[in-house]
Amino acid sequence: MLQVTKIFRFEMAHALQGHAGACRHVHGHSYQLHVTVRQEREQEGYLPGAGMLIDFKELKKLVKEAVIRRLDHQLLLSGDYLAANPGILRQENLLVLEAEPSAENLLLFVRNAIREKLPAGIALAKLKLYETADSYAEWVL
Ligand SMILES: Nc1nc2c(c(=O)[nH]1)N=C([C@H](O)[C@H](O)COP(=O)(O)OP(=O)(O)OP(=O)(O)O)CN2
Ligand SMILES: [Zn+2]
Repeated sequence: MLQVTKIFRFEMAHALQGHAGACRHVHGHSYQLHVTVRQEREQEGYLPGAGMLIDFKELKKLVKEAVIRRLDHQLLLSGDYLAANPGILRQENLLVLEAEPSAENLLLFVRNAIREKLPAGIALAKLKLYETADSYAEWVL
């Protein structure tokens, strides 16, 4: 199956309520997100027109609007975290998630946000979210 991937970077802070270690405190990551899309239906011949599944530029615009602009330089926390630490509600760049903002849950947020925006005939195939250089979560169709 034909697939194309675009890589994005963004900076975000988070804290994991209930984590036994240091990750329960607010801290930041330089995230790297790999977005892979594929044809909804496999085709035998070459691609028509400019020969693109989706223009990398279009994929970039779509993901930037759906995800990167919403997360970059934000502080992402759960409702549970805020209930336990109400003082942080004054943060200007606060974004609230209905679950703990682990790499896994963040990836589910990203999956839903991108799916809503994909053009007809294109499906999300794979997402990889690096929290650090050697830790990543992956979602595969
Ligand atoms: N399954 C998950 N485990 C952890 C997550 C997560 O999102 N999913 N998140 C964290 C922390 O937020 C943070 O990312 C720390 O991750 P870690 O790989 O442990 O980071 P370090 O590079 O500091 O770890 P080393 O011990 O230096 O390898 C924790 N776990
Ligand atoms: Zn973290």
